[in-house]
Amino acid sequence: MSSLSASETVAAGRGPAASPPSGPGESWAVQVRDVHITYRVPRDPRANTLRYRLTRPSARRDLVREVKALRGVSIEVAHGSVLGVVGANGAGKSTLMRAVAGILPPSSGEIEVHGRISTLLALGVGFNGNLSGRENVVLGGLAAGLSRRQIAERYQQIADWADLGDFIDMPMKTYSSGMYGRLAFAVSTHMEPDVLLIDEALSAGDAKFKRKSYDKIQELVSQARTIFLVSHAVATIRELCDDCVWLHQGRVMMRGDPEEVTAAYIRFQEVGEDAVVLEDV
Ligand SMILES: Nc1ncnc2c1ncn2[C@@H]1O[C@H](COP(=O)(O)OP(=O)(O)OP(=O)(O)O)[C@@H](O)[C@H]1O
Repeated sequence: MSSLSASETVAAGRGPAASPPSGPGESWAVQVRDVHITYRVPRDPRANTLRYRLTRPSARRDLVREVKALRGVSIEVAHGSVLGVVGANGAGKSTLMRAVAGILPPSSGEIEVHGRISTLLALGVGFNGNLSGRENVVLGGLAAGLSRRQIAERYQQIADWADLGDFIDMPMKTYSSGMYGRLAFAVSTHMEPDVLLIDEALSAGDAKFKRKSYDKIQELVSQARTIFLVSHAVATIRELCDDCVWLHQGRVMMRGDPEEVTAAYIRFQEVGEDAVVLEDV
């Protein structure tokens, strides 16, 4: 879990920096403007070894290749909306979420977030497996910018919601992935975030937990919180979201009504991208 304080901007080449909300930007919870993110990865897995470098000095220039994960993504998200993010494996969904969370600075472009962010990007991110669930709740709260007193006030609610029984005092490395998910979801949703980022978290729990998660998200929606929800489960996107963006190879392919966007996305997957041009979908 990570947190940004009110109205922060993440821009190319630097970390989160304070920026006052001004002008039309104030009506948006999140503005992503022409964001590009490029990862640099070793071309050859052996390239990091000293032996490789000493024996192939001439190959140095080619040691890394670039992966363009986001290519000019622009998205404006209104306060209180629930934005579903869909796309095939490798489309750039998690990269976008990490960038909005302020964990990954864009290579170019700008992201503006108005409000406090809470993230549930991958199950257990930010948790220390050697510590108990109880201790991790405190850590998660501190990471989200709460005081110890605020955390103490919320602890019982979080523990009740996660419903882990005696496991709350066991080291988290003894948890099943569903138990991890329950606690991670409980912590991030009880931090009263203005903007909540959820990446596939709902898929880890059982049917009862999923229903509870839906209800919690609906509650946050009714409080006009803004939510980003990345999921491969189209039914989940249709049930929970009022807006949807489809990413494809790092670009926004379509944006709008969740029913229409997910229908086009499914059709695209079925037909295959060679047979479909952008205007058709
Ligand atoms: N840490 C990283 N280092 C290098 N390349 C990365 C890294 N993370 C992601 N990528 C690459 O960036 C592209 C986008 O990945 P990303 O994880 O954002 O996609 P995704 O839509 O979330 O995929 P999935 O549905 O499989 O989770 C992919 O080509 C992936 O291989």
